[in-house]
Amino acid sequence: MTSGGGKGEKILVSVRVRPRNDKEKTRNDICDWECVNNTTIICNNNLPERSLFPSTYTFDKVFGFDSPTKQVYEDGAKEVALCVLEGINSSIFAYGQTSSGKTYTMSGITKFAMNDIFCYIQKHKEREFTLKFSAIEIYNEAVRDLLSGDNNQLRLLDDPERGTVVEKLIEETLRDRTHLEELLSICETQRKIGETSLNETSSRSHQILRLTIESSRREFSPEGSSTLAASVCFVDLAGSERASQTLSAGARLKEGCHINRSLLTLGTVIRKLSKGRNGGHIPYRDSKLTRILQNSLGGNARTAIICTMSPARSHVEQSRNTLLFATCAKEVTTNAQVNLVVSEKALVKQLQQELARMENELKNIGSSSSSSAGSDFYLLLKQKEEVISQMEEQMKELKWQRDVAQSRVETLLKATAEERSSRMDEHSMLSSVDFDADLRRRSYDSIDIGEPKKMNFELFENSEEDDFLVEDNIIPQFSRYNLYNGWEEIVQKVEGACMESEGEQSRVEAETVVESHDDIVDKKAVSEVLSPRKVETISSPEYYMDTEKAENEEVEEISTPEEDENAEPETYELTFKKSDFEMRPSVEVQETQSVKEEEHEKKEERKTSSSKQAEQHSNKEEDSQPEEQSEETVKVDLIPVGAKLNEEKCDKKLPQDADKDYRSESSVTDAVENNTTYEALKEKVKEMQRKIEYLMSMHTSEQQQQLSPSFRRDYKSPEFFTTKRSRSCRENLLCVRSPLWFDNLETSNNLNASPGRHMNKTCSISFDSGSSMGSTPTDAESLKDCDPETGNSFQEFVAGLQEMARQHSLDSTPEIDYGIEIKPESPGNQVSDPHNRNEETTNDQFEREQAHDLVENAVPKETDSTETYPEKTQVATGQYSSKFSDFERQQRQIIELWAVCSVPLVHRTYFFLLFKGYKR
Ligand SMILES: Nc1ncnc2c1ncn2[C@@H]1O[C@H](COP(=O)(O)OP(=O)(O)OP(=O)(O)O)[C@@H](O)[C@H]1O
Repeated sequence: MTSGGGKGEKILVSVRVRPRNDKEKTRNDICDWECVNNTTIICNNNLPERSLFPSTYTFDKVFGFDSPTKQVYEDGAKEVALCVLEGINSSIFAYGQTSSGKTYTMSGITKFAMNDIFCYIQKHKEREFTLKFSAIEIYNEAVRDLLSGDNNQLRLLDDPERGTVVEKLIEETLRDRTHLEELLSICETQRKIGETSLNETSSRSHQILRLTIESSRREFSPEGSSTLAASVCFVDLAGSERASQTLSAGARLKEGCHINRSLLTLGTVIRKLSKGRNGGHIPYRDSKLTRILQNSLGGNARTAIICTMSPARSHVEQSRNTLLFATCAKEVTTNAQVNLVVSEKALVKQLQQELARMENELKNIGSSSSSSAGSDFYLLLKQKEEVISQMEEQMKELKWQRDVAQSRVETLLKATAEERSSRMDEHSMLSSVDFDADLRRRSYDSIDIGEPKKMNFELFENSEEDDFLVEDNIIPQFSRYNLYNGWEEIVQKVEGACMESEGEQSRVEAETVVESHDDIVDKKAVSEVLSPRKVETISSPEYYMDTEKAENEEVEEISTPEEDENAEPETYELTFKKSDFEMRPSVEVQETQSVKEEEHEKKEERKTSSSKQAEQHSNKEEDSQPEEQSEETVKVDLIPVGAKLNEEKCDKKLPQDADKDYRSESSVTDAVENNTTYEALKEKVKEMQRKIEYLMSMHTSEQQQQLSPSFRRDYKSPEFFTTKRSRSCRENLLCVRSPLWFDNLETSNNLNASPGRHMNKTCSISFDSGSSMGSTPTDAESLKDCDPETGNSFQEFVAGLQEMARQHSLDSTPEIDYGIEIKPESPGNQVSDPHNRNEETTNDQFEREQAHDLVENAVPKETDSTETYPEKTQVATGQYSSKFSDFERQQRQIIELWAVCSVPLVHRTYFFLLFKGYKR
């Protein structure tokens, strides 16, 4: 086998010109050839017949007459010959005519090569060399083994790897140099034996000495042991002279033909090989010589041709032909390769190693590809699993949120239902709700109170409460012209069912509340808070201005002065304070559980029902005295929660009110005598007073911060009607009242001296009656003195309120604060004679009479009041076109506020009692 890529290499062609032998010298055969240098040889024959031939020849090496064989070997054969040691086939040819010195040169080169090879082997002990020598002779196209010692012709065999081989050729393994010399000697002898018989001086056969060298490393090499196997052939060709020149015939001719055949074929092959691919078919098989030397001629071998020639002119033609052959030969390119012979054991090892390497590569490829693909798949799977996990978490979260939301919705629905149910119960117990509904449905279509109010009531009309109340057979529907009677009818109906179980229980609760209050309230603090100094500061105009500025101008009035000018004559301005609706200073505030509040409110409702029943009796008397109802306009806000009304105060009433107070007192007294429920009402009033006292103390600090400016502002805001309607009005009545009440107490001392003070005060009249009665209760202790149980009778309390209202009306105060501010801006408060009223009075007449009373009491009596209050002059001189009295309007508006603020039943009842009481 060959390894390594060999490149094309020209046949090394050398020319050796032997010296003239003795014979040639004897014949004086002129030497025409001259070796001008070691590569060029020229012919000095100037004969005209030689003129067509070139005279100068250049070859790889040109050896002259005196060139020793050693030099010829060294320069023209050694390199090629020693290639065999490297595993490259090589061939050394000697070509020339007979007696030109071929054998002489070739025998010398072979010896030198063999010598060098042996020297090399000796130098390279690490390698093991195997030298096999064989020698054949080709005579007349017959191959003969020179080492066999016989004349048997050998056949040529075609081997796929080795090419043409000589069958049964003896390859003698050289033991040493001597052995080689013996063999060479044998070969020479055998060749001479044959040639002697033919030509003593000339060889007629081709001799091929083959030395095959196999070399391998002696030590183990991981690369694997390899054997270099190459052959070096030393070919001594027969003389190339032409047969004609031999002058032979018969057997000689035949010999010559066979010699020439091999030589002619060799020439043809060389010529063709010199032409390269253009040379066409190479006729190796045309002669045994060319078949045996096929690899050496243009194949896997390095070749060196040494052309020998005689310098004698007599051989000039033969010398020229030799040079022509040499010229062609130097054009032939061979492709020599290293012949690596691998032993079976080494080959097995090498194959095993190669197999293992390839298996590893396959495993690596598979593992790498599978690992990369597997890793990608694993990562993708992991990512998807993470996404799925996240989605599952999100689903859980969403489900949880959904459940929570559903739970909240259910809770809200349940709470709403409970609240609605409680309200329904409350409204069913309190006919004032229906009163409101009736008022909204029938009264407001004729009363222009501004857009916000309309919207508010539209909302009420669509509420389910109204539907429920309408369907409730217990609650009768009232006429807007006789609200009083409707109220009292309800009281009568409800009171019958609730009156019996209400009395003692409510009384006990009230006492409990008072006791608790005594333990908690810091009386000193309450007294300090309620001092006149602080009240004056708070209620001053500067305070209102500052506060309103600080509140970012959130004030929205229901009816502005400009609007009032174009509004209906009976338009009133209602002013509330937001904080009053936000607070709920009742006893029930301490009870955190809504259930307790509901129970308490229900109790109060039952109480109210009983109160209504009691009022129904008194109302009958009021109907007989309608002229006093006009003064209820002032009474609205004068609910004397905690007010101290005693006989001493009553004695200090103004003279013009004395008569009315007396009549009222007597009327109440008659009611007590004629109706057993009057005592129950008294108890309720007492209970309310106690509660109010307690709440006043509890919420003193808050009251300081929540005074009438914000109250007025918030209530004037349209949004308030839609957002704050559910708040209890108790806080309006209780928490606000206290400080302003003391403020009024303070201002009441100068009531008559400063008639125009209300221009600068918005909360002026509510409890003026307290001061007008002579006493100025400025602390909680004084409030306790107002207990009708210990000091004043209820008749006296009501009489005090009447006196307060009377005083207020005389003072012509245009504003009523404490939750309701009434400005009788109607220009036509024309009055009718109040003394013409009686029980058979029609509604219109009743209203006119009420209006008359109101105007009569409201219009200042003093002559300079017109200048002070120009709007009141307008009231006194204007046209009173409305068929409703101011009192009823005020009453309606208060009732409106009940609905808007969800005023508890107890306070509504309280208002109602005050209306009635004032009438009395
Ligand atoms: N270069 C040389 N120097 C001295 N003598 C030489 C040289 N060449 C050849 N001879 C002599 O020439 C004679 C013939 O030489 P040689 O036998 O080698 O010729 P040849 O070409 O081999 O002929 P053949 O073809 O018939 O065998 C020999 O006696 C040899 O000694």
